[in-house]
Amino acid sequence: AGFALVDVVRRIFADGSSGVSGVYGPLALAAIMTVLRLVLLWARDQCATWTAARVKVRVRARLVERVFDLGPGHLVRRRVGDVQATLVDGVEAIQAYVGFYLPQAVIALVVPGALVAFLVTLDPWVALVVVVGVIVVPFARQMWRKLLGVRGQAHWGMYAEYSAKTTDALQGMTTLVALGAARRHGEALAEEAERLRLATTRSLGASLGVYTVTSAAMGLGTGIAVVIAALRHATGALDATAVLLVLFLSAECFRPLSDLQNYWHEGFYGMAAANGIYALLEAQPDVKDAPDVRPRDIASPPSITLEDVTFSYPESDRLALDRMSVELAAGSTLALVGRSGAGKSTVVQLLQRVFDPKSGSIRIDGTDLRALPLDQLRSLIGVVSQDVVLFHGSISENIRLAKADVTDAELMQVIRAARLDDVVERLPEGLDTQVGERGARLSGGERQRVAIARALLRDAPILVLDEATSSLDGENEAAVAAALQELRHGRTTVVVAHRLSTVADADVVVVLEAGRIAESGAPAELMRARGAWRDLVHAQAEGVVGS
Ligand SMILES: Nc1ncnc2c1ncn2[C@@H]1O[C@H](COP(=O)(O)OP(=O)(O)OP(=O)(O)O)[C@@H](O)[C@H]1O
Repeated sequence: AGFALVDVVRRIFADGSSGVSGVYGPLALAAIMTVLRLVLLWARDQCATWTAARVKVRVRARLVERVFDLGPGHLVRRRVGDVQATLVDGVEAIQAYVGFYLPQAVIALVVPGALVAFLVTLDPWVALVVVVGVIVVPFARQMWRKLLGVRGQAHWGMYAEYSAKTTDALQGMTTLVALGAARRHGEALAEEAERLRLATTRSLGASLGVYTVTSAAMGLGTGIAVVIAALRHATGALDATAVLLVLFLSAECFRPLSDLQNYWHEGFYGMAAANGIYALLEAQPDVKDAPDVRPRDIASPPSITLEDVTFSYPESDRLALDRMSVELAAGSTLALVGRSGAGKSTVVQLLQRVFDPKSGSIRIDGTDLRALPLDQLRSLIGVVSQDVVLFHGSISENIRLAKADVTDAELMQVIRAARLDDVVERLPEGLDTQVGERGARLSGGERQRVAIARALLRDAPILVLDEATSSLDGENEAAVAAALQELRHGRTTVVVAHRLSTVADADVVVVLEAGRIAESGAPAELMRARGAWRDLVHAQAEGVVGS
């Protein structure tokens, strides 16, 4: 189009004798070329959007897979909201980078190169000026890069932090309101938002700075090239057509750089987010399958042995467990008791291999946990935890999570066994009743029975039970106790016990104190021994052990 337009202008000024009709041909060519250019631009954008969307899907899939590989142990150290920001917004932000910035960067390399090569044939001096301009622009940007990098990272960090705090606040809304801290927390969040705004402004300010410098370089480059071409025309070295070509082509040389500049801010935001994505992709899981691991035959129910298990949490030098040893016969129940922070949940986490012990070993039916594939280990253990996690959806969907392809008859059987049948009958839409976000429409006892139904469906030979600390009302308590009785039947059970009745039912009781076994044995023996267990019972409110 440029060449055709130059031809049009040249004919109008230089060749008045041929009249207006002479310009129709080149004018039509210019129009066709312009339309062609628009079509190509459209195709480029379509292609870029399509590619970026594919990249996003792939990156998200890999990230989600990675987060699941990293497991709950990783989320102990990283905030959930932060990971979520990377997964959702971080990946979104790379769209501009992959879809627009990268393709434009290629264009910005190729197009000026080709045009400069042509300009050299017209006039080397003009070409030289354009080359200098074309080099100065990315160079100036490079100089700014460090500052932009620092501010961009600060901005993204602030964004992830804000996202994490908002997720926290939304999940803990009930607690915040109950503590009367909602307003204070809201104000703190508003301050955080203000800090995010400042970081955004600073990051924008830096990119506007580079924008100004590079725009000036591009304007100056075109201007000087045209001035030189005009001077060369005056000395007769260039004809008028060549001067017009210089005007068009030097502007075209800078155009891809200017377009690149427009994508720079967004693309650069994507680059900052990409760092978070790489960090997540490169993070090492706390536990993983050994290379030669293969499924083993494990008796059902199996025995569980802890031998000299010592453990401290990542980034902590306190021992959460100190040389703990326990033998649990197949099908029996171990009750873990102790004050808050004694290490009860840690035992349960190690048994599920969220982390590996620092030393010592845990064996199931004589096989070290590390010698079992993680998938097999997870299929061996069913968990009923005190904070039951229900997902948005119906009761039936929430129970079916425990096992794919469940028949209705199977489902009804576990619902009855979990003493959920009367609850389901009372609900307006029965099994299809929506439980609300995190199961908000069910009572604590009902949620626990959903968890028991899941565990029954899962039918794992080992049961881990984290007993609720808060007491349920009489009816719920009786229903949950009956359902648990049913669930424990024929399984090896490890229970973090808070109730005297549970402890009395156990075969072995281990009293933990600061990660060490203070006392262990059958419940009756411990009652007679007048040791740590008796002290604990007396220290706590009636009927509740530990807290
Ligand atoms: N993620 C963690 N990072 C660092 N230290 C931790 C972590 N989780 C627990 N701890 C520490 O390990 C010790 C044992 O904690 P654990 O949760 O096993 O106690 P617990 O007996 O289950 O307590 P509770 O009855 O209150 O749940 C405590 O000192 C606790 O502060």
